[in-house]
Amino acid sequence: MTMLISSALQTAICHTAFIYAQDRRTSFVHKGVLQLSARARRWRRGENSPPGGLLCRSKVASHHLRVGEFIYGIKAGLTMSDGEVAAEESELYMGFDFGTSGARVMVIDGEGEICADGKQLYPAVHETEWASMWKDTLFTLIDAVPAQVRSRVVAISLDGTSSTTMVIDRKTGQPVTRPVLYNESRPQALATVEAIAPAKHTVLTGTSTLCKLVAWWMSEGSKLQTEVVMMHQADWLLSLLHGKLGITDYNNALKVGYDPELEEYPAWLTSQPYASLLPLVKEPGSAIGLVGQDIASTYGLREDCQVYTGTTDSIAAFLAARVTEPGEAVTSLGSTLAVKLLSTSRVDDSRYGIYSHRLGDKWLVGGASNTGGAVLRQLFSNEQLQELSAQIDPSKPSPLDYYPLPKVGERFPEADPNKEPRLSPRPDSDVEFLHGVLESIARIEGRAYAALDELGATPLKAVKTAGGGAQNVVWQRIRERVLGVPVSASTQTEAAYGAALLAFYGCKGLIRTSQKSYSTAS
Ligand SMILES: Nc1ncnc2c1ncn2[C@@H]1O[C@H](COP(=O)(O)OP(=O)(O)O)[C@@H](O)[C@H]1O
Ligand SMILES: O=C(CO)[C@H](O)[C@H](O)COP(=O)(O)O
Repeated sequence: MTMLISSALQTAICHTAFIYAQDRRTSFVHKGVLQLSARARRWRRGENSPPGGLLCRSKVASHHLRVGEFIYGIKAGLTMSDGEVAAEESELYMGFDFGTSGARVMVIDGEGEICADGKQLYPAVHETEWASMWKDTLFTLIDAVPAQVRSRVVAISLDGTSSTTMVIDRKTGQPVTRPVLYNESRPQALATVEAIAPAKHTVLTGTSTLCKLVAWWMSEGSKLQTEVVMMHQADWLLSLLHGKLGITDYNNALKVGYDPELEEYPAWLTSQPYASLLPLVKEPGSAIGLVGQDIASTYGLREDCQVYTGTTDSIAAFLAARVTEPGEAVTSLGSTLAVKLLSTSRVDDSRYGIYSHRLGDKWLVGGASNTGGAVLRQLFSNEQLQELSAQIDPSKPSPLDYYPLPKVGERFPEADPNKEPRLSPRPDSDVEFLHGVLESIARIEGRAYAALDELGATPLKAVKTAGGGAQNVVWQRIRERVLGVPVSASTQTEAAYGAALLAFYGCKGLIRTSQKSYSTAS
């Protein structure tokens, strides 16, 4: 079964963004800078107004950030008078993306039109504050979506970074230890995990969720008296909305060892002493429960607003790209380089950091390299990337051979925790240096797709690009030359759009491929 995507979803004609004036009394938590979409900046400068509608300026006070004003592009069909929005009761769908450097919210309607869009970079907080910062970011973004939009949301979903692992007190719902992030490794647990898991299994890497759970269990968990449950970043954030702990999706659960084909945890895992910590697994986009009444009333959400299981950020980016043909792929060029190829065959080989996520009755084969935007951010500002990229001739290969990494360690297409970054020799010309970096990242992407092909995945025929790197057209041309297939930017590059689509699909029952996962959580 492929994703059933209503034809109306093929178009998105309206873009809305809200503008925040950052509260200068920023607390240590909210140093986040809220970014404007390019279109909102154009509206701001009066260069063009939203299609078919008026600009509505309203004040939306937020207890975290003073929201200077909200520019609400009104899609055709809504009329405005005196700053009020006509109460057209079309249903809206809200998606959140909690990526590596920031979080984003997008609200769409049943035709794929974006009716609200906002982003907040994560403020620099101590690791013990990560969970509370994510929680504050979630409610700040909800709070900043205008009441007229919030009141029409009927479904919410959310994506987070894969294998970002949390251990939660079942009584309080709060973390009993700090989250362990997607790119952190717990090699001390590898021998224990290797002793129980099958060869080449996805969990056989230090960055797997299972290694993080076992490392915690070995160090303190086995002595804990409190009843706890293991959750992922996406699950825990969603639980803040619906109030049920220990419910996840089979994309987030893959790296703790869940088998999405059998739709169960394997016996080699359920026989472990920590098996009781494993969350209940449902299909992505499955109904979990209604938004809590207190939250619905505080944020003006509908009492019948339903929360749906989420997914990981790179899968949400894949959903946003609306790829439906096997052989088509999405490369997410965010802080990392995550590759997802739609394949009719499943491929898993931890030696190369390759694993398959389930998507309906097909597979998203790929992995995530530590190369990508994080190392670019260390070397260049976004403005430099634009200026220098424009001076590169993408038709000419760079003679420079780097392995760009932000720090020691690589996950895919080599699973090598000791892989050293290689960024020398550095030429005098920054243009040549950037050319070498972009070309070297493209070569890693090429090796990644070649590895999938060698292991039997559906042959690659086209690549769409998501994430911050998708905007770089010169880089697309370099990648096209290196990969040997057409490369383009996804129409929608934001994972938050994919999370909103997941809420829509879940609400409309468009991804029902498993009876097991559709019983509402107890
Ligand atoms: N013009 C550009 N060319 C290539 N990369 C870019 C460009 N502009 C921004 N980026 C990169 O995009 C990354 C941010 O992308 P994003 O998808 O928001 O990341 P994430 O969600 O993983 O934090 C940054 O690391 C930045 O280096
Ligand atoms: O690198 C990441 C951080 O953005 C991705 O979340 C992750 O590693 C990709 O994993 P998955 O394939 O399970 O979505």
